[in-house]
Amino acid sequence: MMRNYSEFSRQAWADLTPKVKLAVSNEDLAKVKSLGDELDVKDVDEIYETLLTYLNLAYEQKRETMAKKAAFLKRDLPKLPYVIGISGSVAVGKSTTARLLQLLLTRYYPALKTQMMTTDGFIYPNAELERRKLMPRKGFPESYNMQMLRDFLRDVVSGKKDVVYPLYSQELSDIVPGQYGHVNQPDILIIEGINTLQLPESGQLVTSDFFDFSIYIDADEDLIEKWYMQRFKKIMKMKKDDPSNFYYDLANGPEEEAMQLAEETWQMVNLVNLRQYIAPTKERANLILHKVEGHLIDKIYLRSF
Ligand SMILES: Nc1ncnc2c1ncn2[C@@H]1O[C@H](COP(=O)(O)OP(=O)(O)O)[C@@H](O)[C@H]1O
Ligand SMILES: CC(C)(COP(=O)(O)O)[C@@H](O)C(=O)NCCC(=O)O
Repeated sequence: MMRNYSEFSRQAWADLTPKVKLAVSNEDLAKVKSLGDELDVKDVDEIYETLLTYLNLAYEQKRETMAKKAAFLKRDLPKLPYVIGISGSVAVGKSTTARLLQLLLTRYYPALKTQMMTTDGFIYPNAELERRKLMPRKGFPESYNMQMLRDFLRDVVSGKKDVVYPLYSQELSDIVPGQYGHVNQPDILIIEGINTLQLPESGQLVTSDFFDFSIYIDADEDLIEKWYMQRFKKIMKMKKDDPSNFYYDLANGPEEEAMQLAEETWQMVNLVNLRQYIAPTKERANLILHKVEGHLIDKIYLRSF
């Protein structure tokens, strides 16, 4: 298990690079925090500086290879994005990590355009999931329009301008009708989603075929369940006064009932999905960030070959 990865403690990882001071303050971090995050500048110093230095190395290597290929083919160097995929369970902290990485990359490389997105938007709308009887399997591979995701990624990595994608709202628990995100020739694109490292149905391209670098966020199941329940409660409280919201009825009924539904959803849907379809993709990632209590990253695994 994990023999092809080098394991680092937090300290050993931090010691790999001299500190360059990313000049990120707690106020900056406040901007990328979602509900209840406790991001700390210590994470920036101890985890992300080394990660950025390593990404820089990989990015430069890709640019160099592309320049050589373009010269060989006697073509201009195309402007293609460097794509970073982030995977892991529902509620493990993918979007928080993606937002922080985007902030840091923008700080570190102000001349580069860094965009961020999630694959949640490629899940079928609830009405379509109902029609296909897939509501209990929301988040499972068959609940995503994978063809649309692949077409989207093909357009993005071939350097097409203004590629649009659908948006999902966790608060609505559905696709947002008529709203789209735009990817417009970024230098770096961060894509987070539970399915980003998933294996293909026979012979088709997989999402990760389009990635230059991939990260899997890992933690014990019990902890992720706790984070899921906490997030559920927070969203519910936020939507207590919004009758049009998915969480409204739950928020205004008995709390035990709401938490029981959350617990059932975790046990029957998200945990099953994690075990069957997400965790098995862990060892396809270039880097694994392992988290413990309080979202603290205690171990880092870098694939060495
Ligand atoms: N570094 C962190 N520190 C504290 N809380 C975090 C951290 N990362 C994520 N969380 C919390 O854990 C929950 C899940 O995180 P989120 O980024 O929404 O996960 P995902 O995108 O994987 O579903 C959220 O409530 C979020 O506030
Ligand atoms: C769309 C999702 C699969 C994506 O999850 P995320 O990692 O963004 O939290 C998830 O939010 C979801 O809807 N899961 C289905 C069961 C539930 O409502 O938790």
